[in-house]
Amino acid sequence: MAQLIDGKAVAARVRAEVKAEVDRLKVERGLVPGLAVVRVGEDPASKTYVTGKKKAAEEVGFHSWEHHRDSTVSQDELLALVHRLNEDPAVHGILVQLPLPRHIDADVIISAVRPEKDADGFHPMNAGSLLLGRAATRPCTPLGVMRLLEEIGCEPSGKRAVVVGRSNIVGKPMALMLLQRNATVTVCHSKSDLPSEVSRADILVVAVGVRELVKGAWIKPGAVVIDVGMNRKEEDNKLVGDVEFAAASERASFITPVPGGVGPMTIAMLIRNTLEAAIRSLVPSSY
Ligand SMILES: NC(=O)C1=CN([C@@H]2O[C@H](COP(=O)(O)OP(=O)(O)OC[C@H]3O[C@@H](n4cnc5c(N)ncnc54)[C@H](OP(=O)(O)O)[C@@H]3O)[C@@H](O)[C@H]2O)C=CC1
Ligand SMILES: Nc1nc(=O)c2c([nH]1)NC[C@@H]1CN(c3ccc(C(=O)N[C@@H](CCC(=O)O)C(=O)O)cc3)C=[N+]21
Repeated sequence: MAQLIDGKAVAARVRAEVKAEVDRLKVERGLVPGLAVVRVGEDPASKTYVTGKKKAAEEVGFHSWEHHRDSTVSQDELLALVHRLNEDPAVHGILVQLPLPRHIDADVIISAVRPEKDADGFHPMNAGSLLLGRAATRPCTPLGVMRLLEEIGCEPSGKRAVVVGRSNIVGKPMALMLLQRNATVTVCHSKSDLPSEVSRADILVVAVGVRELVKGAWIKPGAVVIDVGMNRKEEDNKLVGDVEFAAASERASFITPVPGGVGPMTIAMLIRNTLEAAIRSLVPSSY
């Protein structure tokens, strides 16, 4: 029977570490980190996530602002908002909640955020730095997964890691971070032979968005299973992951639950990325 990885508890610890740093920065440097979140439209999931991010920011002592715009906002209006936040010295981290309405080019908006303030690590410059193995802001979800692996004493070096999903925000950066830690990495997508690839994974990270896509029977005995998926069941409105949890738990050594696994880590890492951006702002052109 697999051991549960308590992402909620680890995330609380990460936030406590950040809070201690924030208290120190306030006393020693008079600096309060600031996070600005931009939300467009009325997607209920986005609203919940943004509320969670704002609450976490306030709990660790950050200033936080939510800029909500109607779904009819123009791309130029949104760009103007991002530019204003770029120039605001009280704002150290900027996050534009995705997805954006279809008439807005998310790539244009993401690229407009100053890389130093890109709390998500989605800007092409930060993505490129990750590819090249240089220090930069890294995407929160894969960063949170790496921290969970560390917490359970899972050393990626020499292991076979399989990442299912190749999005720019989760799958691709996840694969790069595992590669950087010397795992042998396979990236799967909609054209992959999933059962055979998954069955070879010592470390399995699934980020697809299809409820219980990965069957328990595919899991290699003793594997570490990280389920990034967040799917809301229509029947009872409960969250389920991309992995068949009960059956996978029979074979895995460690497994993350949904909810209470990767989700809270994403928020904790966003908070940490913002703290780091605030610290960097004390040293001009340190980025
Ligand atoms: N817990 C958290 O903090 C977060 C959770 N999420 C959740 O993670 C999931 C993935 O999100 P995201 O990365 O943005 O998703 P995307 O929709 O951007 O990407 C999904 C990926 O899954 C692949 N895929 C789709 N269907 C299959 C299939 N049948 N077999 C194999 N691969 C498949 C796609 O392949 P192809 O490229 O070939 O189309 C694509 O690469 C979602 O449930 C999302 O809600 C996301 C961000 C944070
Ligand atoms: N610019 C941007 N940055 C993001 O980081 C980003 C985004 N856009 N768009 C959407 C995805 C999704 N995401 C989650 C964050 C927290 C939980 C989370 O806290 N989940 C809780 C459950 C929450 C609930 O009950 O609804 C858990 O898994 O325990 C989940 C998902 C961030 N994303």
